Amino acid sequence: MSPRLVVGAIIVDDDRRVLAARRNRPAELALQWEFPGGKVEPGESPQQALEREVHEELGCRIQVHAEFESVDGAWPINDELELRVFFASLVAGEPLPGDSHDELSWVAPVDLDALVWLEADEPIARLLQQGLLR
Ligand SMILES: Nc1nc2c([nH]c(=O)n2[C@H]2C[C@H](O)[C@@H](COP(=O)(O)OP(=O)(O)OP(=O)(O)O)O2)c(=O)[nH]1
Repeated sequence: MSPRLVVGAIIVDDDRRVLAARRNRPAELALQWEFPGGKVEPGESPQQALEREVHEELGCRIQVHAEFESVDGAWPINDELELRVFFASLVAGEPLPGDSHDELSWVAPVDLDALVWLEADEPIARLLQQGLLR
């Protein structure tokens, strides 16, 4: 079976800071940082799923822009899941942690590698840091 798709939003503000979200569950992923998002439901495009998940989890609205692709397109998570990430900008509301996160942080590019990211997100954060610092 092909892996289930998870989408994540790289929400960037006018100062090139990136919104990172710290998971509070499940226990093995708690306290690690991720790009807000979640699983794509049947019938949804990745972009629709991302807008829905960010609204459900953070209470704000985003506009989804270009995808940040790995050489293979998606970023592997495990045998069952793969991640696709998209740049995005806030269009309405202020992001606040909901049920899935205990903290949100606007992270300057220089500090991106200081966070403990979910494993699949580590290369993304590293490449973003290099790209956004340029
Ligand atoms: N949202 C998100 N999930 C990620 C990232 N990186 C990464 O490995 N994951 C993993 C963590 C989880 O195992 C899975 C996403 O699951 P989730 O719990 O956020 O999805 P969901 O909101 O749709 O939750 P559910 O329907 O399963 O309850 O993907 C990331 O940057 N963002």
